[in-house]
Amino acid sequence: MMSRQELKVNISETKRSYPIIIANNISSQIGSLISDCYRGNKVLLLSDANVSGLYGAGIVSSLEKAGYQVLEYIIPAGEKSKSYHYLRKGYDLLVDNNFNRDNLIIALGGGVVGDLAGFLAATFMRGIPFVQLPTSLLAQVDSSVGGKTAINHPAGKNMIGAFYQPEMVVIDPVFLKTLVPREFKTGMAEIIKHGLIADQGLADYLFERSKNVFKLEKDELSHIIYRSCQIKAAIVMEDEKEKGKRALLNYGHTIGHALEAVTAYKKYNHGEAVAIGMLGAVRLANSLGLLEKSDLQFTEELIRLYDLPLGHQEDPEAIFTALFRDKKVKNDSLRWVLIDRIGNAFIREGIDHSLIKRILEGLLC
Ligand SMILES: NC(=O)c1ccc[n+]([C@@H]2O[C@H](COP(=O)([O-])OP(=O)(O)OC[C@H]3O[C@@H](n4cnc5c(N)ncnc54)[C@H](O)[C@@H]3O)[C@@H](O)[C@H]2O)c1
Ligand SMILES: O=C(O)C(=O)C[C@@H](O)[C@H](O)[C@H](O)COP(=O)(O)O
Ligand SMILES: [Zn+2]
Repeated sequence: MMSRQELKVNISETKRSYPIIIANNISSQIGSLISDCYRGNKVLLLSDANVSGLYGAGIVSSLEKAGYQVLEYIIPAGEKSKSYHYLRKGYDLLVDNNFNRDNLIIALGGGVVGDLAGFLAATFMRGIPFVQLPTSLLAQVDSSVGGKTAINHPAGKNMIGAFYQPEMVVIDPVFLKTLVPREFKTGMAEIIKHGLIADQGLADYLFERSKNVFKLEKDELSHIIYRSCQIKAAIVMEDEKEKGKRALLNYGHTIGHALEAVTAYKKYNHGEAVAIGMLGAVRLANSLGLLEKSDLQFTEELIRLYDLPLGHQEDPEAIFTALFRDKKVKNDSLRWVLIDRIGNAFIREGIDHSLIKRILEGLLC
């Protein structure tokens, strides 16, 4: 990893901007870093049991050295914790400890912790500040940036949430050394998504360098984290609230979220479901005559190279029904994010339902 890199996310609607800081070992300075954006004395450190066991003490120590009083909120690891139950427990903790709008929440963890902490921050007293300190690859390249915060509903992913931007995103790639391979690969799915929708150069780079990426080579890791944050930040700056272009970041998520919901968030992790969804989307585009076979094959090979799943074992009818809970649905009509070449995405609606069902059946394996 090169020395410190920094990006700015400018949100024009609210005239706010926040930094994304990327550097090895930067998390050890979290206490002094947050003093740039936070004048209060108390911090709620929200984390999950795995991450807290590995990194909680170090982060608490950095915060305490900088003079902050730290209250820890540790949730069980896994998607099931992105729920009303753990949100409610968070509110109770904040109330019992007299937190108010002058206080700060820090999300130390993967996307589950970040989405839950962000929604807690967005809704407690109509909004208190929060900082993202992402520890999974997925969170470092996607979920910590852009301010989508949410909990799940049994019927659908992220059904209850808010757009609420953090004060700062602090990315320390050193955290990734302890990530298990399955969770590393899930993050790769969102990076692949960024290449497919916006940057052929990134997609080619991933194709050529998969071996180095898996070995956590510093240069490769640095490049794909920085480029992913840059691609995502640029889209969010244009369209914070998903009135248009931001929907492209949802590539692969129409089928992906449906798969997660029909399996009660237990079987596929988010990136795996998105990988299957991206396969469905390229096959759909190819069947509609919008995408060359060579680009379809390139995408399949890329997903295979990163050892992501190439199909599902669920009931296609159940997935089809769940598709209609997608947030992109308008007037009961599904809106698909498709690509017509590697690096260029667009929205298409009015696709024949029988073709969609055939695609879902074709993904059975
Ligand atoms: N808000 C957004 O824009 C956005 C974008 C993409 C995904 N998401 C959401 O993010 C969630 C998925 O995030 P995720 O893949 O990070 O899942 P996660 O938060 O469940 O983390 C995955 C696993 O890795 C562990 N972990 C995290 N960091 C670790 C580390 N450094 N070392 C060892 N273990 C570590 C966690 O404890 C967990 O078991 C989903 O709920 C998805 O919907 C949100
Ligand atoms: O930031 C976005 O916009 C995205 O769509 C990024 C996705 O990777 C992410 O999974 C997001 O949480 C999905 O949002 P949703 O609005 O479909 O729930
Ligand atoms: Zn996603």
